[in-house]
Amino acid sequence: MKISIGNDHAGPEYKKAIVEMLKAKGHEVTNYGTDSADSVDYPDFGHPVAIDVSEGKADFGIVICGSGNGISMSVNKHAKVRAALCWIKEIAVLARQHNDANIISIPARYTSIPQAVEMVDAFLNTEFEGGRHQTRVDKISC
Ligand SMILES: O=C(CO)[C@H](O)[C@H](O)COP(=O)(O)O
Repeated sequence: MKISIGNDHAGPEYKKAIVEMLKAKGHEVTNYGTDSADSVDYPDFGHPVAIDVSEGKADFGIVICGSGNGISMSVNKHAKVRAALCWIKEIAVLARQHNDANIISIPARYTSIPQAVEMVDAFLNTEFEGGRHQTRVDKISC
């Protein structure tokens, strides 16, 4: 699959581990940075990911900041984006099964790297269940 990823200064080490896992599994990854710990503004690194997902240039997106909230708020402003803030594997699975989320947002300062990698793997390998959930997802946009 095509996956776009972006993060602020809280996330480079998390991203590195996630990208290694994704490439090992044969995914095509577009990295929008940042790749350093120098302070940056999370919207600058979230919006390019959201544009890729919104325009169908990426199948899924991954965004990372300290709490996961600011970058998730940023990407959720884009049409067709449904970003889910996830902190445990079970929430990542539900974000796909029930919410058809297409971007996972990771709180780097409140989860471990192995847990983040596990969440991304679960997210990408879980199908949307449709049915009653499709009806609800259709009502999200206003
Ligand atoms: O979590 C975040 C946004 O939701 C940011 O990573 C966080 O606000 C950055 O804080 P600081 O500039 O103090 O490193």
